[in-house]
Amino acid sequence: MIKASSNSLTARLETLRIAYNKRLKIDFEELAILVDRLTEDSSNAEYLKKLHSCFHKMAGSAGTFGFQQLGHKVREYEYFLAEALKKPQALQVTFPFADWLEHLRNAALADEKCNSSVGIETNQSYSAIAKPLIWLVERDAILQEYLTHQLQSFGFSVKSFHDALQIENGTEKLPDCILVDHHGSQAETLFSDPVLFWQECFKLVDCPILFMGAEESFTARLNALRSGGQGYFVKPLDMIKLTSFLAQLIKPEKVEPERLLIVEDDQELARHCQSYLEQAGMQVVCLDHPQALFETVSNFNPDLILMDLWLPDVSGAEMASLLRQVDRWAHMPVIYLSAESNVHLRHQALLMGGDAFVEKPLDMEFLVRLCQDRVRRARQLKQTQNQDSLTGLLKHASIKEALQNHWEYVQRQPQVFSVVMLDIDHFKSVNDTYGHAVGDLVIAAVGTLLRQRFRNTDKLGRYGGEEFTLVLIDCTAENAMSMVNALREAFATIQFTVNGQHFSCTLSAGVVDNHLFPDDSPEALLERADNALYKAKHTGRNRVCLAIE
Ligand SMILES: Nc1nc2c(ncn2[C@@H]2O[C@H](COP(=O)(O)OP(=O)(O)OP(=O)(O)O)[C@@H](O)[C@H]2O)c(=O)[nH]1
Repeated sequence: MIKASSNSLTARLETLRIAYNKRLKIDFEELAILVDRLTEDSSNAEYLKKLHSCFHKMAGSAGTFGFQQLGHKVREYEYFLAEALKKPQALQVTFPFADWLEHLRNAALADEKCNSSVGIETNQSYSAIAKPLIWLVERDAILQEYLTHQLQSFGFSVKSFHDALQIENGTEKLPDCILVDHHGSQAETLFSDPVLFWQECFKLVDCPILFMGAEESFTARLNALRSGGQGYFVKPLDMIKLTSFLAQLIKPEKVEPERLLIVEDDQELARHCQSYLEQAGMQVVCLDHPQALFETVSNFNPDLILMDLWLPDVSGAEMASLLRQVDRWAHMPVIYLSAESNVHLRHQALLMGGDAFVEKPLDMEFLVRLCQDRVRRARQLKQTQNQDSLTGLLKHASIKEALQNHWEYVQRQPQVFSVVMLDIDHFKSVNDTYGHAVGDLVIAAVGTLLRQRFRNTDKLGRYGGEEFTLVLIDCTAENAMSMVNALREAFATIQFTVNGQHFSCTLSAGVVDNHLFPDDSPEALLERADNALYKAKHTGRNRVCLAIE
């Protein structure tokens, strides 16, 4: 870990926090006036709405600037008021406004004592990589500037708007993603019909839209979804989660064609389905003799099986049941193709392991869409299971499996690939000095950087703790050395900020490729990369070593 002397972003973030503190004092003065008025006239709807609006603003921003207790308390009161405002008769209920104000003041004071912020800054030039452009719509000026800096730290370029109405479709360079506060405009229609407002606002936009807001409610999420949002983030924003989500959204995984297995003894029908599904871009294998089920599933590894319900000597339901007995196929989607009208038999087939029925005669358009949807969902589930939650990279078992699979692939289709083991230097002292949460931020930053710098086809995993494994496809060790060195240099320029203190970290790595050691198994390659990493650690750290023996 290296301490840094000064940096400009930190100074800017600190200035923003001071500005926020000042504003909080003004907000409290405003609250005090409102509370006085409400003490005299507790059911005045206009004052109550104003109070709700003050609470809402505070709830959305307090946590971001380290006022966690204040953020929680004010959100609670905001919720009570919002509920009361929905039912006019409830306005007869008198809330203890003066007590609320005192509790909020106390929470703010307690927060001020232990106020801390964590930020990261990088001086690295992303010149080799085009920075993704985010349009940020945030009405709170301080929060807007703060979010802009944070997003920039993670390698995004940001164009900010104070109100969604400032966006002029067609005149701007289009963004890669829009991040918008769901109250991000003063337009009347936003209050009367938010869904319609956002749909109209972004009707010409074809990039992903992410909403953010202070409310953690079903309605807020549903409105975001109906407004065209691909996600809804609750404030205070978890910047690691948000930037990780953004990085994946903007640079989606390369979509592999869906792999479908059709188990059907009517060969004509099977070929008919096959040609439709292949036309839609899927890879299809047909199987008409049930005995070869395990072998075919093992070799082809389908995403989904379309299974005839009645096959010679065996039923489709029995086949599904047999698949479910094998752990790795227990969750493979199985759809029956059937004209069976006996309800009891259909239920039985579903209980034995099938997921759905598609009626014969088949509606091919429906079948294509159903297959696409089921495969997408099955892959999403698999990805979630395989993904490390902190970094968004593959988990330990999954990166090892990815290495094994790729190694097997190159036995059939010879190609060079590199294996890299990478480790953060002196990471223990980051935890010891700044705490585990800050350590997590550093680990997450490596994850984000890795995803930005390597190809979608490369396999990137968190091997464990602060150690990472990369499988770089079609890449010699020489190329891997230069890419990992560039990554190492970029990482060293990132400045982490905690409570006004700054530090940076370095990485060490070991690299090997399969051409250097053609007889090596995947485990042996991993071990060689690990030995090279060990060498890098023992020759001074902050370096990349090649496995040569
Ligand atoms: N914050 C955080 N720390 C972790 C996590 N997993 C492991 N660690 C810590 O990472 C540290 C790793 O320390 P060491 O293996 O001694 O290595 P190091 O301090 O990085 O030293 P060198 O690798 O020799 O440069 C330990 O203190 C672990 O507790 C995690 O998920 N989050």
